[in-house]
Amino acid sequence: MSSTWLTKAVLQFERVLWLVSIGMLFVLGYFWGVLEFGMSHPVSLMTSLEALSGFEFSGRSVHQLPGGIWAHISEGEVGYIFTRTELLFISIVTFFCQIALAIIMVLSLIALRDKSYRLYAGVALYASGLLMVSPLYSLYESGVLPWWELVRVAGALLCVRWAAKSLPVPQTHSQALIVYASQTGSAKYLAQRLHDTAHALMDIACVSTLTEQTLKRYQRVFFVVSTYGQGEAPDSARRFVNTLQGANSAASQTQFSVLALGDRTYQTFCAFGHYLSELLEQKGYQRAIPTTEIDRMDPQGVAHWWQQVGELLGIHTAPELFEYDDYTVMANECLNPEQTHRLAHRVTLFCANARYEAGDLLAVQPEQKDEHERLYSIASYQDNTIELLVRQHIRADGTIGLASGMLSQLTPGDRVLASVREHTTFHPKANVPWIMIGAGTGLAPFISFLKKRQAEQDSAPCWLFFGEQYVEHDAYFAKDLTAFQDQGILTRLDRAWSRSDGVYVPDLLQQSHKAIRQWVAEQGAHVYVCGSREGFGESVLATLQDILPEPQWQSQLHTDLY
Ligand SMILES: Cc1cc2nc3c(=O)[nH]c(=O)nc-3n(C[C@H](O)[C@H](O)[C@H](O)COP(=O)(O)O)c2cc1C
Repeated sequence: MSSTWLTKAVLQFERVLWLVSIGMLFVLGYFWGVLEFGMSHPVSLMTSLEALSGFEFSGRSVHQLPGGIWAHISEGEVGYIFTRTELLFISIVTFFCQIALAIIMVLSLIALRDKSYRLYAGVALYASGLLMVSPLYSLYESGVLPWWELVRVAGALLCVRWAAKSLPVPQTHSQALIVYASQTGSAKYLAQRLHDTAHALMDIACVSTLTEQTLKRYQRVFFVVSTYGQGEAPDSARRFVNTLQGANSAASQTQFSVLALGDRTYQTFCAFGHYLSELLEQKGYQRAIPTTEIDRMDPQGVAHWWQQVGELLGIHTAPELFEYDDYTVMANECLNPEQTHRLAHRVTLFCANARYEAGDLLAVQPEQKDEHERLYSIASYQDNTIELLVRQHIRADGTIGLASGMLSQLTPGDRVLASVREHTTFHPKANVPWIMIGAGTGLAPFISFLKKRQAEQDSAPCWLFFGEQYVEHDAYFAKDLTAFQDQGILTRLDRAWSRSDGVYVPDLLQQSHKAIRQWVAEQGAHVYVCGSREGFGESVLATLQDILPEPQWQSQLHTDLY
């Protein structure tokens, strides 16, 4: 179709016809007496109908009764009765519906000239004609059955729906699309970096907005996806995967490739990336480049895949994938110096560009450039300044972990390369109670959550469960937590000291199961769990599964387990 305004208008026909039908059925409902809105109109007995002013409407006499009431009176029987306001409202709805139908009819007539829009425009013309005459017909003709009108309107709309499938899919300018499916932000970050280097040639989208139609619109689609849980899809990809599973298999021109992000320490390494790749192939899409596995954001693996993408697109730019900002160390305090191992450090960093939300992560680049970055939960809530709770990681052979070793030995004035990673599924929901469950360094995001509550003066209750080994050594952020309690921000604090008291977080959850259930089911509390996956995460989730009702388990539980 030559003119774009007409194309845009035609694509809106179906939506408008639905709105008009709703308007028309509303008006008809009024006339049929289905919709009454509990109005009663007391009418005093009249001596003579002729004395009342009235007019003829489709062969019936309509009279104005005292009190601004309009009634249709036929052979001595009173028909529909409306107040003046109701009559005005009905007239306005009818007027706009009829105007919209008239516009669709005119545009359909113009669109009929174009072959690819002919079927759709023809059906839309028929449907709008039917919708235009149908209510009038049922008013003028007595004895028209309401259900028959409903059948006709529904039939017309179904025909339009069916004909919409014949519409050509609008062409986009870009031939390629990069799609990300991310849980903690790495896949999104990476997709954005890659897109930056080729933005003129490709579009970018989150998998949550992706439909099969969009997929088919592009010549090439590149997926950057992570794997979660036990080899599962990130939350944002679930809807798209369900749609794709239910779709028919049909040969498609669209080529694809999957960059599968994962972590080799999981048995289900990159499982979702592989699953998506096979599913796409099953449904008829063409695999252009083999699925590429990336272990903990290995930059060389990503660069290799991107080079192959570049060859397909005819570009030769080597992207600077990981752009880190320079962070300056402001403070570094050991929180449990009496401990002989498992030292925990509160590290404060400054960067003028740092912007983040409570729940976000900081990716830190170890000193050795070719090493993978490490992710840490942010414990602060003020832009520019980032606080981390870092546990010095001791490997099985007794050596200290690269990133945690580097961070814990920093002194004020030192520099680190780091960059914020958005963690949208762990952003806390405002104005609802929170139950925060953390262990060890998993306390960090909850300090940020509580600071957010403080800054926003949000008075919804907060409950924190925290687990560590020794009450005398490991009560991190104790002063901050006491201050939050004194200010009424932290409503309940339950701590489990496994080595001091032999109590674990799941024991505390079990003891308070009634209150937790009540907070979640009745007060709408959201539950956030952060800490190590093995041991803590698994046991907490198993306990919560017994406590939380099924619907809330899906919608009100958020995890950040590492
Ligand atoms: C709770 C959790 C579960 C994970 N499960 C897997 C897994 O089963 N297989 C895998 O290869 N990687 C797994 N990973 C690693 C992530 O896929 C990897 O860190 C990825 O880079 C994260 O990308 P994202 O930030 O875009 O979500 C898991 C990570 C977390 C935190």
